[in-house]
Amino acid sequence: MTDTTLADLGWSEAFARQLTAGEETLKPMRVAEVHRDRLRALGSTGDAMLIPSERAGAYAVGDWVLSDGTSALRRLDPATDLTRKAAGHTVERQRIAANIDTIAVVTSCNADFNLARLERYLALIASAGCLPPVVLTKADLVEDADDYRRQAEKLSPLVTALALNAKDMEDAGRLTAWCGPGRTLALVGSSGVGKTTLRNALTEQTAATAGIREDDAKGRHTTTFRSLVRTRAGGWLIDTPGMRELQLADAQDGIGEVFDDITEIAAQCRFNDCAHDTEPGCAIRAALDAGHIDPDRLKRWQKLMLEDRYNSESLSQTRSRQKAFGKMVKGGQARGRQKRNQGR
Ligand SMILES: Nc1nc2c(ncn2[C@@H]2O[C@H](COP(=O)(O)OP(=O)(O)OP(=O)(O)O)[C@@H](O)[C@H]2O)c(=O)[nH]1
Ligand SMILES: [Zn+2]
Repeated sequence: MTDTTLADLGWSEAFARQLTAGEETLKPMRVAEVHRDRLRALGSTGDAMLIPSERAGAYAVGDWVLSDGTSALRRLDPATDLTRKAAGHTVERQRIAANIDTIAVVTSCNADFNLARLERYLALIASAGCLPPVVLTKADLVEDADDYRRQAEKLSPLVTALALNAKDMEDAGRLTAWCGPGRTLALVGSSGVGKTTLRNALTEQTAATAGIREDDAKGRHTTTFRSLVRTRAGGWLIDTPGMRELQLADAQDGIGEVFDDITEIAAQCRFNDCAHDTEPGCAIRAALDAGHIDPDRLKRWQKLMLEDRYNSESLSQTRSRQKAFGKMVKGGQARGRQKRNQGR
């Protein structure tokens, strides 16, 4: 038994509204771990291992499901959804985590600080529908931490930036507003910037003791990680391995939000597909000449757009290739069936 209410777990009207007649008797539970054939889920009366009703890839840590105590009968639409382009030949986007309210980008005040990388994360977070604060760690190691903070806040009106020493519990506690009861926070950022240090400060479970080894179906050892962790503040921290390898794909909306000034100007170009190069009536070139756009920021925008287009296109190309392949395989199976039937 726990003293957790559904609201503490992050349940809200947006989920309650999805219930249809007859589903009121089912228990809403929040997915804490996704295994091949089981989901560990948290509810108001404790946690349970549930049998999924869809394939494992359909679920993400943070999802809400309706359960009869044994199975996850239905998965509810998430309020926010963090996905990435799947690796290898998989057609679909891979779900990383769901229903995160805030994804803090962690970067340090020294070597790791990079505006282009920050913008990339911001675009991705905005397109997932989450709040994107920036946490600047190692403020204790530099003299001008506030200068980094100002640079980060200048990137977008969406950004609140904090400079702090992650090793100082009280300082790290400044993140608690984002992970109090009912709130879910995630941390992204490069290796070594202080994510684990912050995780340990915000939760009672230290990452070192949280890792458990288990056998997967192939008998290979994989280290799984407790992915949905209760914070000291009474909320949740989502920390999945997938968060560490985020890529920018299909983040068009997010790029638009982070670079809204440039996107607005680009919308005034005479041609829809203006490359902002030598086209007549290019509003971007005009704004650049008039000094209304920072040329470095423009370059970063163009690079992100290119990268996003590349990622998104290759995704749709992969899709059509897979479709063609699927047809070929189906055709082959049908021909095989025909042959077998003929042989009977
Ligand atoms: N002085 C100082 N050291 C810090 C701060 N944040 C992290 N560190 C140190 O930086 C090192 C890396 O911190 P981690 O928390 O392991 O970084 P991480 O982001 O989790 O790195 P990965 O686990 O590789 O993703 C550790 O030695 C921390 O003690 C800070 O704000 N100030
Ligand atoms: Zn143009």
